Amino acid sequence: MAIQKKHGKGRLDKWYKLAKEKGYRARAAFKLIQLNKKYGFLEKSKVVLDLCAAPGSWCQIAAETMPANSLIIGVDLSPIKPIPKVITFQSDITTEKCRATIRGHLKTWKADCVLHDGAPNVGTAWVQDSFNQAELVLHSLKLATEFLIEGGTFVTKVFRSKDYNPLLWVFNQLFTKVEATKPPSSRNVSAEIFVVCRGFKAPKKIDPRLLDPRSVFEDLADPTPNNEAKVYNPEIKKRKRDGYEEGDYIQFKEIPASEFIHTIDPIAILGQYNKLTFEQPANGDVALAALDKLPETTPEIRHCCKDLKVLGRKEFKLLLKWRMKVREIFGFPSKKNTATLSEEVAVVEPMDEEMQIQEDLQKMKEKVSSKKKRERRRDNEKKTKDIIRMQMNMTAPMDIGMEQDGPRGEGAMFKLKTIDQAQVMNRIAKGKMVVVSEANERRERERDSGLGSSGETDDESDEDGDALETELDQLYDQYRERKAESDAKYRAKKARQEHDDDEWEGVSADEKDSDDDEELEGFEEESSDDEDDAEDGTKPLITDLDDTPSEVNGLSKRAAGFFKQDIFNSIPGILDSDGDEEMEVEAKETVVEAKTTTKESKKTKKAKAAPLPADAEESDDGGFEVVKNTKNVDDDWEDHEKRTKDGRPNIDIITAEAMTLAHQLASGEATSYDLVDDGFNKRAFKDRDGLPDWFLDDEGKHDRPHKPITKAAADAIKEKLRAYNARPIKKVAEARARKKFKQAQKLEKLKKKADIVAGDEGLSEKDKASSISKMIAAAGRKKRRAPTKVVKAAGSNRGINGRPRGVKGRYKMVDPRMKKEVRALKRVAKGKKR
Ligand SMILES: C[S@@+](CC[C@H](N)C(=O)[O-])C[C@H]1O[C@@H](n2cnc3c(N)ncnc32)[C@H](O)[C@@H]1O
Repeated sequence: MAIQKKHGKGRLDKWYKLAKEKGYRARAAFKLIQLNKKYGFLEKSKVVLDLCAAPGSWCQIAAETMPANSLIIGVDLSPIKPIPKVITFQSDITTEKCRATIRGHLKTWKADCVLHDGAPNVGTAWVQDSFNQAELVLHSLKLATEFLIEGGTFVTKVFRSKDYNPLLWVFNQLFTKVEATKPPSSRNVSAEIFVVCRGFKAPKKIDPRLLDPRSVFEDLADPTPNNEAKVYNPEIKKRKRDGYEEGDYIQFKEIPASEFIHTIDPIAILGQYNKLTFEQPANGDVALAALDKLPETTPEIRHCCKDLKVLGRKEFKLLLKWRMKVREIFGFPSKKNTATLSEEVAVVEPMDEEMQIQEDLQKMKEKVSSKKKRERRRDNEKKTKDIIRMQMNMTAPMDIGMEQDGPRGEGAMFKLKTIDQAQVMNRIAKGKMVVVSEANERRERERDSGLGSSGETDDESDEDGDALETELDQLYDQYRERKAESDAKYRAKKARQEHDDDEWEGVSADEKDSDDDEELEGFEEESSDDEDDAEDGTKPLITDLDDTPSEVNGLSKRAAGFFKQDIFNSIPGILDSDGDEEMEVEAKETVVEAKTTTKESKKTKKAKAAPLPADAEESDDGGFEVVKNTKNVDDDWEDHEKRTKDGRPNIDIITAEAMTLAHQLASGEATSYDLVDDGFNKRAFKDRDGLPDWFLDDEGKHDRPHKPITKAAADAIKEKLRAYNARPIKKVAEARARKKFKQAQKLEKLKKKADIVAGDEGLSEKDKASSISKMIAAAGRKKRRAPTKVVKAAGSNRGINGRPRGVKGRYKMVDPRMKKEVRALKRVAKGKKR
C-alpha cells in the first residue's frame, strides 16, 4: 500500500469517513463505485482481475456488485486480508511469476474486466523508484491484453504527466472506446485520472513496441524547460491538480550558491529554488568556500539567499548584482568582458577624418540626450518622493522642490508650475497616487525606447546594473500582473485599494468623473481635463496659491490662511470673510473629510449632537454652516438610534472616556463648543490618501487623541460593569423565582389548613398541635418519585423504538444481555472472580 500521511490535511475527508462507516478498506472504494455507476462494467462481468488490489476495497466492491459465483482475483505487492468470494495473492504485477499465478487461477477463463489502481509506493524515494506510474500502467495493460476477453473492459489509473498522451494513444490502439474521467471521490489535488477502455479489440498479434515503456515514452522527449517563463509567466505553469511536474517531486529545493554564480540563467534559479545554500557538500566545493569568504557576500545577501520565495524585486536585483560582481572577481565571462574581448578581437580599420568627426558627434549627441533623460528621471523620482513625503505630512506642499531650488526656495513655485503643466498638482489635490505611477510610466517608456536608465552613462559600472534593472523591472512587472491574474487574494486586495481610492474621490462626484476620464484619456489630453475642473469650480492647488492675495487685512498670506479657518469666522474683525466663499467651500469639504476619516471626531460629535442645531442656526455667516452640514450627516445615523421619550438620544455610556466627558458636560467643566474644538485636532486633518493600508492600520492604533479620564469616571464604569456581571442569567433567575413562588403557595396552603385545624372545637389542644406538626412535617417531606418501570425487550417489545405499549411514567428497557453485563460489572466492581 502506498505510504500516506495518516493525518495529512484533507486525508480524513468525507469519503474516508464514509468508507469507515460502510466497512470498506479504503476510500478508493468510492472511486470504483463512481466509475462503475458511470460505465456499468461490473454488473456485466463474471470474471474480474484486480491488479494492485491492496488493501482490497475494489475487490470488496466487485464482490458486492458482480453477479453471484463470479470469479474475482486480486493481486498486490502487499498482502491483502482475505475477502469473502475473492481470491487474493501477493505478487509483483511486473513479474512473470505473477502472470503465471493469474493464469493458474483463471485456468481457461478470460477476464471480463481488468482493474488497475496501482501506484508505485510514494515515499521519499519515489523518484528513485524503478517503475513509475506510467510504466506500471503499461505493465497492467500487458496483463490485460493477455487475460481480457474480446470486448472486455480495462480500467486504469493514470497520472497526468507527459506520459499521459502516449498512454492514451496506446489504449486507443487496443480498445474501441477510451474515456478518461475523474470520479468525484478522487481528490482535486491529486493528479490521478481514471481511464476506462471498453471494447478490447483482442488482436491476434500485438506489436511488442506498444507495450514497451522505452518505445512508448521515448518519443516525447522532455522539452527544454523555459525557466524564465516559469518565474514570470505562471499561467503556463501547471496547476496543482495536475500533480507535480515530471521529475519535480520536491517542494523545497535548495542549490549551492556557487551554482547561481556559475549558471548562465540566474533567473531560472531564482524562480525554481527556495534557497541558495552556502553549506559545503560532502566532497567539498572550492568555489562555494571562496564565495562564502568574499566580502561581497554580505549578511544581507546571505539573508536573501535563505528564502528566495519571499524576495521582492529589490532583493532579486541585489542578488543579481552580487552575482555579476562575483563573476567579475572569479573572472567568468560577463557582458563587460565579452564586450572588451570582442573589441580586442575585432579588426579596427582606420576611419577617415570626416567619419571620425561624425561618429564623435553622434556619440556626443547620444551622451547629451541620455544625460538629459537621466536628469529627468532623477527629477521625477525626487518629485515622487516629495509628494509621498507630503502625503505623509512630513512636508508642506510649499516645501516641494525647495531643496532643488536653493535654500530660499525662490524657484519652488516655478517648479510647481512645471508640475502643474503635467497636471500633477491636480492629482495631488485629489489625493491620488497617480503621480507615482505616472512617473513610473514615464520611466517605463524611457526604458521601452531602449534609452533612459539603460542608455550610456558617465559611470561605466552603472551600465550593467541599469540594464539589469530595466530588464528585471519589466519582467517583475509582468510577473506581478500575471500573479494578480491567478491570485484571487491579491486581486481582491487590489480591488479594495482601488475602491478605497474611489471613496476618497467621492467627496465630490465631479472629481470622480474627471478622474475616470483621466484614466481613460492619454497624457496629452489631460489639459482639457484641467479646463473641465476649472469649469467645475474645483481649483487646482497651484491656482489657489496664486489667487491668494499677498496681503489680506494687513496679514501675511500664511497668517491670512490660518485665520481663515472656520473657528475664527465668528470672531469679528480678524478677517473680512466677504468674498471668501471658495475658502468656505474648501473648509466645509475638509470638515466632512475629517468627519469621515476620524472616528474620534465622530464620537465627539455624537456626544454633542443634541445642542448643536440651535447653535448652528444662530449664525449663518460665521462659518457655522459647516456644523450644519455635520449635523445633517449625524442625523442620518442618529435617526436609527433609539431615543428616550424626551427625544434625546439614548446613549449608554460604557467607557471611562465617555463618562469623563459626560461628567465634564454635566458639571459645566466643558461645553459643547469645547467638544467641537477638540474634534479639530491635528489628527483630524491628516491626509491619508495613497498611504498603504498596513501603514494606516498601524497608525490607526496610536494616531488618535488620548482623552484624559478621571478616577471617578473610571470607578463609575467599573461599578456599572460589576453590576452587569452580578446579574444572574435570566433562566436561572426565573427558575429561582418559580421555586420561591411555589414555596410561598405551599406555605399559604399550610396556613389555611392549620387555621382550620386550630378552629376545630372538637379537638383537644394536644391533638391540634400534633396534627399541625404532622402537616408541617408532611409538607417538608419531598415527594417520592414513582419508581422506574423495567421493561424487558422481548416479544412485542423486541427492537422497538420509543415507549413500549401500555407503559406509563418512567421506564427502562432491558434485555438479557444487559442484565448479564450489569451483573458482570457489579462483580468486577466488587472484585469477585467467576
Ligand atoms: C492505491 S493502492 C490500491 C488501492 C486498491 N485499489 C483498493 O481499493 O484498496 C495502490 C497499490 O498498488 C500497489 N502496487 C504498486 N506497485 C505494484 C506492483 N509492481 N505490483 C503489485 N502491486 C503494486 C501498492 O502496493 C498499493 O497497494
